[in-house]
Amino acid sequence: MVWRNTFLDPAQPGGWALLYNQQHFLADSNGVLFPRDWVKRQDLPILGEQGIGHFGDDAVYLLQLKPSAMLDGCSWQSLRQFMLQGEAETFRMLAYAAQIGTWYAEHRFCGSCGAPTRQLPGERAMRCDSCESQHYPRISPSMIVLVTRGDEVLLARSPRFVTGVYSTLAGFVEPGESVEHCVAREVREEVGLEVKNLQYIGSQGWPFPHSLMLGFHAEYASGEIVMQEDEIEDARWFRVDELPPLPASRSIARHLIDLYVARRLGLPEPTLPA
Ligand SMILES: NC(=O)C1=CN([C@@H]2O[C@H](COP(=O)(O)OP(=O)(O)OC[C@H]3O[C@@H](n4cnc5c(N)ncnc54)[C@H](O)[C@@H]3O)[C@@H](O)[C@H]2O)C=CC1
Ligand SMILES: [Mg+2]
Ligand SMILES: [Zn+2]
Repeated sequence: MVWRNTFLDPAQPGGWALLYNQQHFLADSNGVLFPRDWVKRQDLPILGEQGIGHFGDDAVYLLQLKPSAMLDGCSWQSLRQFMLQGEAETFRMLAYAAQIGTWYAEHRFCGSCGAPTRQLPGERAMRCDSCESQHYPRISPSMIVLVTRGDEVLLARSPRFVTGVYSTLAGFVEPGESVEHCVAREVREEVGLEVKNLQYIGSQGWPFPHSLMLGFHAEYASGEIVMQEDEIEDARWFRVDELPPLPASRSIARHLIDLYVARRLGLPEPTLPA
C-alpha cells in the first residue's frame, strides 16, 4: 500500500481515522486505522480533525485526541516504535500525520495576538481572523554529517542515545546561516574539529518533531577531538571494518555511514530510505 498526502475536507463522511496525541497513535491488533464513522460514535474527546491523504485507495483523517482518550482493546503506541519496526509506507503515513498533529496542537491559538485560530478550508494553514495572520506547519532544517579520514569515520554518543550506540553529528540550522556554515559550526562546537570538501548526499524528513535532515559527508581537515560538555558523551575515530552499534537502519545517520563504508570497501551502495 502506498501513502500519498493530500488535503481532504473533514466535512465529508467515511474513510479511516488515525487517533493521535503527542507523537503517539492509538492502535489495536488490526493496527492504527479505525473506521472513521464508527470512531465518531464513540465518546472520545476530539480536539480537532484533518483530512490528510490516501493510504492505498482509502481516505485517511487525523483525529487529535486528549491524552486521557482510550478505546477498549487499544493502547498508545509511539511514533518512534513505528520508525524502528513499522512497515515503510505505514511509517511515512504516521510521520506525516504526527507533524500535522504537532502543528495543529501548537497553533490552536495565535502566537502573535493570542486569539483562537481556525483551520482554513482547502489549505494546511491555521488562520487568525483577529490579526489576519496565517500559521503553516513548521519544519526545522538540520544538518547531519559523517566526518571521514580515509578508512576512519568520526562517530559520537549523546547521553540521550541507547547504550553503546554511536552516530554521526547533527544540529539545527540557525537563522541567517547556510547549511554549509551550520555543518562547520556544529562540528567545531561538538567535537572541536575543522572539516573540508563537503559533499551533499541527500535529505530526509524526520518527524521528531519536525526536522528536515540535510545529509553530508565531510573530510577531516585539522584539530584534535574536544567534546562539547553535556551534548557529547564520547566521540572517536572508528575504522570502517570495526564499527560500534549504529543507529536505526531507517535513519539518514545510518545511511551516511553505510554509504561511506560501501564506497571504501567497494560494496554495492545502499539507497536512502524515503
Ligand atoms: N534522522 C536521523 O538520522 C537523525 C536525526 N536527528 C535529528 O536532528 C535534529 C538535530 O539534532 P541535535 O543533535 O539534537 O541538535 P543540536 O546539536 O542543535 O542540539 C539540540 C538542542 O538544540 C535545541 N533545539 C531544539 N529544537 C530546536 C529547533 N527547532 N531549532 C533550534 N534549536 C533547537 C535544544 O536546546 C536541543 O537540546 C534533531 O531533531 C534530531 O532528532 C539527529 C540525529 C540523527
Ligand atoms: Mg547535535
Ligand atoms: Zn492573531
